[in-house]
Amino acid sequence: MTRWENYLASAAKIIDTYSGSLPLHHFLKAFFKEHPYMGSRDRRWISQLVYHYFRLGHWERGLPVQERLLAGAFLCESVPNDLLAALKPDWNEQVQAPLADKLLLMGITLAPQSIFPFLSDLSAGIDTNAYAYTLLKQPRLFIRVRNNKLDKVLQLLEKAGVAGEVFANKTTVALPNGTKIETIVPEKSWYEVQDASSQQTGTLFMPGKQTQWWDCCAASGGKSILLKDQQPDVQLLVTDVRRSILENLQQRFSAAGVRHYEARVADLTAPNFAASMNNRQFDGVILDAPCSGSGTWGRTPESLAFFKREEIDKYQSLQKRIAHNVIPFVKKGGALIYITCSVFKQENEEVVQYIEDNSDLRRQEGGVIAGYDKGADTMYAVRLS
Ligand SMILES: C[S@@+](CC[C@H](N)C(=O)[O-])C[C@H]1O[C@@H](n2cnc3c(N)ncnc32)[C@H](O)[C@@H]1O
Repeated sequence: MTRWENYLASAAKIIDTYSGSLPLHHFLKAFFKEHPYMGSRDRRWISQLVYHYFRLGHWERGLPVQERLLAGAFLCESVPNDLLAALKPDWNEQVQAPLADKLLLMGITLAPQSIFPFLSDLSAGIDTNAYAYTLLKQPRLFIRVRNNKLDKVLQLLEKAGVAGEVFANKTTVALPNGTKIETIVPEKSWYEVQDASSQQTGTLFMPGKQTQWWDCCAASGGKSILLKDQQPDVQLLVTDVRRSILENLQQRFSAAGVRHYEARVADLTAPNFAASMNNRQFDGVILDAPCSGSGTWGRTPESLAFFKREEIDKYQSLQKRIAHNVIPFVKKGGALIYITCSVFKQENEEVVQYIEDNSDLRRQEGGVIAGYDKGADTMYAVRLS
């Protein structure tokens, strides 16, 4: 077997044994640990083949695995490479061609619906074709530059030979995937790794000076750091149901130089939750809800392959329960920022409708943040007041 055939065989073995219960990158890590003779180049090729396989979504799932792996390598790559040169030289010559030409060469069709079968569930305003086809492409890496360090960060990137695209807001920088940003910019307080769409949710915060804010599903605190950067003197409560993620948050806040906040574990669906809040009232509540994560499936394409439609209903009922329990803590005249990284209307518009139907809060602005046109995630964020 040639090296390239070996790569295909290893990728096929991974796909046969992967059940979707672990994130793919964890599974790959464990697989390579069991196969220590594979070097870093082998690992990169095999991982890429597996990721591209999953990027094809639900298209022709019955094809022999190795055939589908090659189709992924052709349709998801845009630069000629040694694997295609060895195994499919005529495809390699056309790898830079537009998708339609590639499909013609392969003699196949690739309907958007065949990649992503849930197109009728998408939120209004998402371009279904553009969205489905961008799943074939790995999204870019984004940083949010902090503390006016754009010039310094750009100098370091230039020195490392990395071309970054600076967005008009002068804080969002897109980088090629795989950029070792933590090595290139060792000063952690100069930037946060944060997707461009996630950064954009911050335009809805508008925190006043010395106002009280609650990031109620804070995870490791991406939105909270964004909020504190806009208004360092907000009084901030962060909660999450997971203790371990709040420990990450504390480390991340400390590296980012974020101080003066209160952190605690809270299950927003627990019967005793409201009592534990002691009638507190907030000028702003960020509800970045647990969701399907479907807007980020470009980064985790394996999720698309294993997702079951019924899960949308489960997420919606959790989101409604959490929203219902959080609403009483928004001060009169205050704001609730409802955010998901989902593309499904059931998790987005329908939950906002539920909030409006069950409170005095009304949608002020926001909606879908389409990331697919700039190599970013797709999110949904609405400010209600
Ligand atoms: C989408 S993530 C939040 C991401 C975060 N805001 C950020 O920007 O990094 C949703 C979070 O909700 C938390 N969560 C899920 N169910 C919860 C519950 N019942 N009560 C509180 N938090 C919950 C999860 O642990 C998860 O960290």
